[in-house]
Amino acid sequence: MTVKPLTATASGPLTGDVRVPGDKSISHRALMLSAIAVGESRVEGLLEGEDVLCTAAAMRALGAEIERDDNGVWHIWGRGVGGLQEPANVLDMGNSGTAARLLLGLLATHPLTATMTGDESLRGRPMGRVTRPLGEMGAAFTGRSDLSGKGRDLLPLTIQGSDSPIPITYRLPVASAQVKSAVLLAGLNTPGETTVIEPAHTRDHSELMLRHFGARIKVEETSEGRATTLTGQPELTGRYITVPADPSSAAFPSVAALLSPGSEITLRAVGMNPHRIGLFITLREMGANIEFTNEREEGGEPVADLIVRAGPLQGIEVPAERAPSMIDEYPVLAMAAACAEGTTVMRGLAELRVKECDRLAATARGLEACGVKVEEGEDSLIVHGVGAAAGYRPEGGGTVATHFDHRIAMSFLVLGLVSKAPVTVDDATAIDTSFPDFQRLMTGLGAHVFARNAPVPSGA
Ligand SMILES: O=C(O)C1=C[C@@H](OP(=O)(O)O)[C@@H](O)[C@H](O)C1
Ligand SMILES: C=C(OP(=O)(O)O)C(=O)O
Repeated sequence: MTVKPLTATASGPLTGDVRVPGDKSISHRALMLSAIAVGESRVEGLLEGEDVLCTAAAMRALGAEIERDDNGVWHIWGRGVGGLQEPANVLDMGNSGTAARLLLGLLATHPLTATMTGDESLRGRPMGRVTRPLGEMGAAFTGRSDLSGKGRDLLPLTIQGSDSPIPITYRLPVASAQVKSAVLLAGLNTPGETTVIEPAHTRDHSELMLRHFGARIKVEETSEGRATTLTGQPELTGRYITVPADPSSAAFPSVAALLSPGSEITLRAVGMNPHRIGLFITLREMGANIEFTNEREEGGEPVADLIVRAGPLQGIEVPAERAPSMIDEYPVLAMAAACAEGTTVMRGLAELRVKECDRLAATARGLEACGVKVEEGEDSLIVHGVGAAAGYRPEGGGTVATHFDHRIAMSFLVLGLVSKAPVTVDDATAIDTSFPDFQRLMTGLGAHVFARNAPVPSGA
């Protein structure tokens, strides 16, 4: 396997007006729901990153017809609820936890057998969190056990979907939109009502899009948390979907601009779903100048144009209950915290340990390699910002291990843009899973991000 080291060095002010790629969560769901709707769906702004392309390939293997036209619009002809075909080969979900878990949900209530695998990172991620509730609905699973021999919930995993699915009421033991979505998607081909109760609110893209396709979804606040109930066996009809720009991708140029003196950038049509924007709220609490302008709705999701201007940040304590709304943004928040004045305390981060890599450990080790003082707890991270005394610029100079994790790679490249010495990430190939244009877009804004053996940009 070829690795691609990338280096970022101190840049001047970042300026420009750009649109980051489409939302990854919404893109997966758009393909999956279109594949079980009747008739044609059209999707504009789909993220063409590796994770989503894996979902497209899997839905094709399950019988949906999918084409991309020359204008970049995706056309999907679906098979109706319950109409997916048994795949002729193993489904490879690449690096994508969302693709794997949501698809297991869909397959759980189709009477077919399928085997799913993924890359080394995905093969290490827990699937028991979805196979348990899906098993209660009637599906059977045989997965690989971990080295301890406990559980059999790792990929590669074979699923035998149920031919007489049972509706359930499921209380989420972890705050996870993937688990919630897997159960709701399984509920689609199940007679009766399937309910998921979540103590903490997670992203609701599945619910919004299911409604958009014609499913009946009821949401109630109960003493146990938010209860979402889906009425099974609806007819879903092909729809038109516009995918907003991904707030999780917008996070990287935003933090880079905040930390690079003199910067002002505009990011267009960024998804503003309230369950996704915890990072922007937190950065504003740290003193960031981020304006939400031109707020509007596109394809059932709120969007806004963001104007981000550089300025010093102050360390804060981030409320633990905010974690679900910014779960993928802690690594890049930690980069902002490293430059801030004072200490930033982040708690409630246990889920970071089961992402593409152990993001809590990877962030802490990377910051240490760049001369930043951190304290890593079981589910917490405390970052001591270098602040005004160091000109808000950490030492840098480290080579950071990314463990094939796109968010770790992009976060440390952002840090390199504002550090005293360049920061290198050992392998940036994973960036293509969620933000294929990252290097080009950042360079266009004025950032110095380059392959290690390439000439250093002038002025770097
Ligand atoms: O539902 C989704 O699209 C996602 C949910 C989150 O995962 P969890 O459900 O595991 O928290 C998030 O980390 C992931 O990037 C995308
Ligand atoms: C955790 C992520 O994705 P997934 O779980 O889909 O692999 C992510 O994109 O940061």
